[in-house]
Amino acid sequence: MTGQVEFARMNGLGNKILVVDMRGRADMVTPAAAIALNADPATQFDQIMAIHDPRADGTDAWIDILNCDGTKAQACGNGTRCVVQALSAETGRKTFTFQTVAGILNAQEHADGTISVDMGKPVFAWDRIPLAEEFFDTSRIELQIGPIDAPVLHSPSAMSIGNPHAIFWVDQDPMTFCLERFGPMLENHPMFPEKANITLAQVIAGDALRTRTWERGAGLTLACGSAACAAGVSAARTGRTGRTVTIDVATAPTRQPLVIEWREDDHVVMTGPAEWEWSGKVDPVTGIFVRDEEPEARVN
Ligand SMILES: N[C@H](CCC[C@H](N)C(=O)O)C(=O)O
Repeated sequence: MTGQVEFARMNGLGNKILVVDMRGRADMVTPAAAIALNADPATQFDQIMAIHDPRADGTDAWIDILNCDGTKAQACGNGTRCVVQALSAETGRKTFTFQTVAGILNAQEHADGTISVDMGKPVFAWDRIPLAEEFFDTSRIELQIGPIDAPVLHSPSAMSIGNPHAIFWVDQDPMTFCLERFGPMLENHPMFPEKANITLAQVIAGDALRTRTWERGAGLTLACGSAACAAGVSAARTGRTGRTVTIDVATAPTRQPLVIEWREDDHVVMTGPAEWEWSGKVDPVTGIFVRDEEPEARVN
């Protein structure tokens, strides 16, 4: 198919998101378009959230998620909040049900503009995260980096929230670690056959963490919502915090917190902001785009 579709440049806590409206089309945003859009500083992004027509009764849209290297992601928390805000601005509705490859996501925009997304249930089974080796207990797996007798990072908690995560617990501010050096090694470690998102998490209080993430397929990003979910759940699972945790994402420009609640019914609900920046039109095959000339002022 040819022709341009509407898209919006948005962010979730600084996580750079392009929301692309693919409704009414049968094709998908191509990896080539993603790579071209990421190469232009104006549209450089962490994830594309492509909104497609619904494929199942009771859902509002099918969402396809691409990383900036053109690979697919099964989940993107910050991007999902951006989709909610975009569709809420379009329709006036406040609640939505989305379908992704990882399952059904229910989401809601609140009166204060923050958005909650039910990210589903965490997965702890080693072969479903997936890990390359069998671990009975994935809350602390054998993996370390640095000198063998004095590892810099070790024993992460592993889980999936649709996408794979490893959470390394650190005692110091996560900004003091050289994540740009360790991130690529850990993302591509043989322990993770589908790679993994790598997060450093520091416990600040019984209900608060500070995190910093190296994202699979995107590298160092300013924020990662699914990693915040994984950190919150893993902290509660290992007894480090309670089941409702405020996450200070160390690299997020606004330092607004993400709140992660691991409900008693096992669902993980993430609440936080989303921000619209500008809109335009893009060819989802090539990534060639034009920015709308006079973006309307919009109240988030
Ligand atoms: N930024 C996203 C995560 C993208 C995950 C992606 N990097 C992968 O799993 O490949 C978020 O807010 O959850």
